[in-house]
Amino acid sequence: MTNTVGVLVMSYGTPENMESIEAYYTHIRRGRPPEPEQLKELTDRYEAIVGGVFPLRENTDNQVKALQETLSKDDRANGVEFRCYQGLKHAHPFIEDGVEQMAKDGIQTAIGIVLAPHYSTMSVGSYIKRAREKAEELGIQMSFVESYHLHPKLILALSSRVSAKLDEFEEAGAKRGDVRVLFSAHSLPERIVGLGDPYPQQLLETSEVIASRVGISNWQFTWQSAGRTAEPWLGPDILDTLQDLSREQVEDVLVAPIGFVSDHLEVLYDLDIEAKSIAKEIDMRLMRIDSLNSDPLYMETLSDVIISKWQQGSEV
Ligand SMILES: CC1=C(CCC(=O)O)c2cc3nc(cc4[nH]c(cc5[nH]c(cc1n2)c(C)c5CCC(=O)O)c(CCC(=O)O)c4C)C(CCC(=O)O)=C3C
Ligand SMILES: [Fe+2]
Repeated sequence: MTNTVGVLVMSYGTPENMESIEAYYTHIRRGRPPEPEQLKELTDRYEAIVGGVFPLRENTDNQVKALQETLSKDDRANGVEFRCYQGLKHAHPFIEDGVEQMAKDGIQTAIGIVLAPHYSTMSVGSYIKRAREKAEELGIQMSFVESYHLHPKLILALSSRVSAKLDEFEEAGAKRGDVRVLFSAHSLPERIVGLGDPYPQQLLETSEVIASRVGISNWQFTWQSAGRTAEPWLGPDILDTLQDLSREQVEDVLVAPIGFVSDHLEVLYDLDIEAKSIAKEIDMRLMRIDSLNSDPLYMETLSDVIISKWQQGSEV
């Protein structure tokens, strides 16, 4: 058993079926059930994406499986068996369930990682807090990867996607340099800035490095998918950005949602349905880069940072 290291792979989670949307939403709202209109609105959004399926579940399952295979092939793992467990923030199996399963399997040492490259106390930080508390309770020695937003393989995977879509714009008759590239990520409440949170800065760093690698200067960063709460969220929101760009006579826009690694609601609805319908109204050509999902370069990014983290821990 001493040579087995647990890997807790954490992700946001999505409902299991239409009936469990309410429980899921209630969990996101820390136990407060949503108002009927809010529930209907979220249900409608799920129904609008590919006929009411929940793609994030399959995508996360596939990512965990692909990561397991990648870790098993990694030469640097020599003699150590990394065993992946899934832990979701708002759905089954919950983060705590994943840690418990590791304990049942006799795991004594584990690494935790979140399927989101950028650190924020409100996102990745809260996943880590929950996993750490459970691991302490069960006596598992656990350390965590906090971010990997500049990993060369992640940057390469994202840059190739941006390049590929710029090629498509060119084939469709646009001038490459005229395409405005919008890097985007999930907004968070504005108060994180006052708390010195690294999230906005890390997102800008990823954007800058991709832009320089692809050789583009016509780009900007914008937020998306802000929560529906009373407090102010980080802006500008992508829907406002599109309106601003239209006033600037920008006709071609490529969105690169670098804060997300899978196809799910925030990409398939917020960008592919909502943002694209605004773009259509204002006569703008809008495309989006493909999501990473189980791209081997993304899997190698995860495998690399997990093994480095484990090596740091075993040197002491
Ligand atoms: C930073 C961040 C990420 C990226 C990093 C990460 O991946 O962790 C992310 C991803 C996701 N967010 C998702 C879905 C939702 N997020 C909501 C609400 C919220 N998100 C927040 C933050 C984030 N969310 C916050 C601060 C709230 C307010 C409530 C709270 O303080 O927690 C709501 C409630 C309704 C609404 O506001 O829209 C839903 C339905 C899905 C799954 C979609 C699917 O099922 O396919 C994914 C991948
Ligand atoms: Fe969210």
